[in-house]
Order: sequence, then structure tokens, then C-alpha cells
Amino acid sequence: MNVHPSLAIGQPIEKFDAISAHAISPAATASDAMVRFEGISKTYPAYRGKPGVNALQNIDFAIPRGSITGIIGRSGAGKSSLVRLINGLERPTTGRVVVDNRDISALSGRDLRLAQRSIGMIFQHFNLLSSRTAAANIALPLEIAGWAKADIRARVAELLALVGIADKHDRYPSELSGGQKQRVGIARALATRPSVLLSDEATSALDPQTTRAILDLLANINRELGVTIVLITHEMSVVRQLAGDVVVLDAGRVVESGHVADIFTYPKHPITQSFLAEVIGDSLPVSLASRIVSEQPPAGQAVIRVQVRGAGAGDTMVARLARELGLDVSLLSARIDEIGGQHVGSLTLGIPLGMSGGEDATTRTLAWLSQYQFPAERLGYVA
Ligand SMILES: Nc1ncnc2c1ncn2[C@@H]1O[C@H](COP(=O)(O)OP(=O)(O)OP(=O)(O)O)[C@@H](O)[C@H]1O
Repeated sequence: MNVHPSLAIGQPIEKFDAISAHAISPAATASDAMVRFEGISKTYPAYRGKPGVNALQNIDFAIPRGSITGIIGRSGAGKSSLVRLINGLERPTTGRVVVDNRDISALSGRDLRLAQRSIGMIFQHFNLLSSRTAAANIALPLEIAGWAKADIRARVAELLALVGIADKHDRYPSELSGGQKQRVGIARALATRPSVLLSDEATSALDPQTTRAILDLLANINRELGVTIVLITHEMSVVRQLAGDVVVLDAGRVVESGHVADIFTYPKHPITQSFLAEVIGDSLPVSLASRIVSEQPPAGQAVIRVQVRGAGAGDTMVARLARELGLDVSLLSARIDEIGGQHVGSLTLGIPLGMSGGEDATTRTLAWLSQYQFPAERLGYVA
């Protein structure tokens, strides 16, 4: 008895044609963009015998004003390079980066420093000064910006309250938890009232519960202050929980971009599909996978996997299928999640073989699913 080849753990399920195709297109028009990448490439030159690296190529997209946009990619995809172009720490090799209607790539010296005040940034390892209290860390950008002492004191108190750690005013970083340190980092990033907040893997060092709390805080900040948030991450869970828009980077190129719900309901690029698989899983429970064979047994069930995509999709599908075709359909496994308000996942159904059904029942089931535009595939049989 052979296990069906498509059931190898971690192997992507058979691809289906996207029902609603989406082109890779700028996520926002020029006028409502907070950040615009125009014809960007970034090449790090060869150095001491090491070859040059084309870190970014043909980057053209816009980040909508007021949005929470996730930039997701595997290690080395070019995420950090992209973020360093937004805050002017790097210059593009070609093209320009326009932030809040200013070409940041053309600025230098004092003009660049002034522009950088409207771009806050938070980091994976918080980057706090250990010799300064929470309040003094938050005060730092205000001191650099030349604020009066009394104004700094008032603003710091306001920020500590905003991020929910008013009681940690005099604590040093070593006395704070990871989540509290990141709250200080967020308060410091917001001190000069930036219009953009860049988050570079800001929750990667935190446990899931603290991650959730920090992402909730960022969502509140976006909602209440209207700050555009750019999330750099390799974690699908971060994009799924917080982002409204997403840009998928692979090997220095944008491979898909748009609304999270659209991109992850019908992911087209293998990288995007692999990120989705992290959330919904694409493998069957081992106890089921180990029983599936490719040869039809005399009795048992055909195993059919059905993709479920879209708001409310699949809610009544199994009941309707069973009723309309008069079959005893079994639900062998199910994995459905919600991304951007859309259901994404799959159901694995058992269709009875034998006298009443046989191959005919499987064929009728696949035809019925196709008629209602549920992408489906037969994985094999269980005895
Ligand atoms: N200063 C640099 N000099 C030379 N090459 C660099 C430099 N910074 C990045 N690179 C290279 O550019 C490519 C993209 O790197 P980048 O750090 O932007 O990716 P990333 O998606 O942020 O990766 P990670 O998640 O691992 O940080 C990689 O091949 C990297 O080695």
C-alpha cells in the first residue's frame, strides 16, 4: 500500500487556478501614498573580494497613508534594505523613495535629519540605552530636537501613558520585561509625532502573548493617531493579525502586493503560498495521511480535499453536498482560519465507495464541487 505522493508532510497541495486574479500593482495611487518606491534598485558594491549584491530590483509600489502595511519575506529577501531606504539610512542605486511627498533619497545633512524626525522606528532588540530610565530613553529624541525641559517632561508622561507603562517612568531597561521594553521603544519612536512608524521585526523576540499585546497596541496607535505603520516581518502571524495591506518580497523583488484578504485568499506566488501554509497548514493529520492509498479498495471512502476561500465560504458546503447528492459524506479533517475577514483553509471529505456510491459518487462529488467553484482534488482512498 503506497501513501499518496501529495501527502508528504510540508509538501504544497496541488495548485488551483485563482478565481480572482490580481496583478502586482501599486497598493495606492500617488496622491494617497505615504511612502512611494519609484523604480528602485539597490546594489551593494563588491567589497574586499566579496561580490556585489543586487539586494532590490524593480521595486515600484506605494504604501497608503494611514495604512498598516506588512512587508513580508524570507531571510535575505531585502526587507531591511527596503526599510533603510524609507528612513534614508541607505540611498537607492536607481530610483527614488518619496516619504510624505518628500524625496528622501535626495536629502542629506540637516534636511535628512529633519525628515527622519517624521519617521519613527522600532527594533527587534529594542535598542534602548541601558544607562537611561524608561522616561529618559523616551526623552532622547526630544532632547536632540531641542525641546524645552518642561515640554519634554509633559510629552514623556503622555507617551508613557499612551503605551500603558506610566508606572515604569523611573525603571531602567534591565528592570523591564521584553514587552515593556518594546513599549518604551514605541513611545520613543512616537515622541516627535512621526507620520510613519517603521517596525523592523519588532515582535520577533517576544513570546506569543506579549506579541499579541504589542500588535494590539500598534493597532490602537494606528487608529487613534493615524500613523502609517510599516511592518517588516518574516512572520505570517504578524501580517495576519495586524496588516491591512501586504507586500511579499522574494529575492529582492515584489512578487505580490495588495490587500491582505485578496493576497492570501488566492495566493499566486509559491512564496506567498508557503506563508499561507504556515497559518492554515497544508498537511493532513498523520493518522489520516498514513491510511491513504492510491489503489481503490473494494470498500471504504474516496478522500477529497476541498479548498475553502472567501467570507462564509464552506459554512454549509458539506451539508448541501450530502443533501443534494444523497451521500453519507464524512468530514475527515478540517483546517479553516480567517485572514482579513476571509475564510482560508481546507476540508478533507470522505465519500463512500461500494454499492451505493462507488466511483460514480466520487465523480459526482468532484463535479458538484467544481460547479460551486470549490477547488478540489482526490488524494486517494481509505479502506
Ligand atoms: N551592507 C550590506 N552590504 C552587502 N550586502 C548586504 C548589505 N546589507 C544587506 N546585504 C545583502 O542584501 C541582501 C538582502 O539583505 P536584507 O538584510 O535587506 O534582507 P532581509 O530580508 O532583511 O533579511 P533578514 O530577514 O535576514 O534580515 C542579502 O543578500 C544581504 O546579504
